[in-house]
Amino acid sequence: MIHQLYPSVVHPYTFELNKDMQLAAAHYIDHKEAGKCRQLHGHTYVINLTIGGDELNELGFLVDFKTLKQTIHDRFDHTLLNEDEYFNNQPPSTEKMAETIYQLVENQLLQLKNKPTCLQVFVRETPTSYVIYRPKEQANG
Ligand SMILES: Nc1nc2c(c(=O)[nH]1)N=C([C@H](O)[C@H](O)COP(=O)(O)OP(=O)(O)OP(=O)(O)O)CN2
Ligand SMILES: [Zn+2]
Repeated sequence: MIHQLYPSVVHPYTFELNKDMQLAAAHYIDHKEAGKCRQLHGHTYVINLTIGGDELNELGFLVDFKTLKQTIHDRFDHTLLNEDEYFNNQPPSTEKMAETIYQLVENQLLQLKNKPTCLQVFVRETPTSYVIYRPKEQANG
């Protein structure tokens, strides 16, 4: 089980939800400067999503934990990341993985009436390497 503390996000929301998940995936970085990462290899990715919002839905959820897992885990677990359409034109680096996960989750959340939003995506690729993606604050109106 994952029981890790993650860097916290400062935000104005009443509710903050965190979802941990783990997935196994393979990738390679197709660039002459990528060294050993040019070779096909695999990782157990450890991912944490931080979601904020002020309104709950009729179930009392900000967003169903299961929906978040399905959106990310079902898409990438036991896959070759390079074959995913998101990585047709960009390398499946930890940074790009974190940004892609943000986009997938935020697109999902935009469909919800209670309007939660993704505040942070944490992606650990190896025991010694991780990336955090936080969206820039949107300018008001
Ligand atoms: N900024 C980034 N640097 C590297 C990435 C990346 O996604 N973003 N990826 C890799 C490789 O894919 C590799 O899987 C991970 O590299 P690294 O952390 O160096 O792996 P090690 O297990 O060898 O780390 P040690 O701390 O030296 O044991 C490379 N760089
Ligand atoms: Zn790698």
